[in-house]
Amino acid sequence: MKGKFITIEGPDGAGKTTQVKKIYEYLTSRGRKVLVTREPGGTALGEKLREVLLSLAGESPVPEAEALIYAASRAQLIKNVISPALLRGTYVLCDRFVDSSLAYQGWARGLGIEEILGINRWFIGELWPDLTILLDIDPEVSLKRLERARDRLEKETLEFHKRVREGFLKVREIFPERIVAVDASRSPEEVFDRISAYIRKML
Ligand SMILES: Nc1ncnc2c1ncn2[C@@H]1O[C@H](COP(=O)(O)OP(=O)(O)OP(=O)(O)O)[C@@H](O)[C@H]1O
Ligand SMILES: Cc1cn([C@H]2C[C@H](O)[C@@H](COP(=O)(O)O)O2)c(=O)[nH]c1=O
Repeated sequence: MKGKFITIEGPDGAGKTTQVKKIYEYLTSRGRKVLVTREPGGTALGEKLREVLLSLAGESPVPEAEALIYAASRAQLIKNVISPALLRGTYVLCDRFVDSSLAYQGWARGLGIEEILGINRWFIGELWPDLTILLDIDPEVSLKRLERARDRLEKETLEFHKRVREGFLKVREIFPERIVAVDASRSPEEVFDRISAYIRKML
């Protein structure tokens, strides 16, 4: 049996990592084998690219280079981790995927959603998520949740983060069959209640 591919998306601090843990527990308690991974990262090369992308030190990539580095990390993750796991029948739970590139680089950076889709379609092929959970929240609220030092993207202006949210909502309109939005301003338990309803439908 082929596994299912679930991605979780949203602005910085929306609560993705918190919900990934809850989804993992939910799926494993129902007998599914689950692999949790993240973007950028999830492979040795991807984790090095993550450092390059999020570091505040040194030269920042120009938007086009930024889009391509995220794409490179994703291509490596798909070929070496996600695709083999799905073929083994494992469920894959990924903290961010292509929709982050569409919202951050395509919309917020202004490179164009269609342009970023074009680059990513080249190597994603048929491997689109079965379900994408978009944690929708005002970045003014979500950024306040981050207590640790902010990385390069998190240090962008509030205007940028507002465009990111707007970008995610536009991407949801493009892919209504796989993306569901959940109000992430509620408590972690309430957010998970909504998410689990969508996951139950998919199982
Ligand atoms: N629903 C929630 N309400 C209030 N606080 C929350 C909620 N969910 C998570 N948090 C808290 O907000 C902070 C960020 O949560 P988390 O790391 O899960 O978000 P994230 O979306 O993965 O962040 P990032 O984009 O930085 O990876 C943590 O301190 C976490 O405990
Ligand atoms: C996959 C992806 C991510 N980003 C941004 C979004 C975040 O600011 C960081 C990742 O950090 P997190 O703590 O894991 O959320 O990178 C992006 O701009 N484009 C992408 O494709």
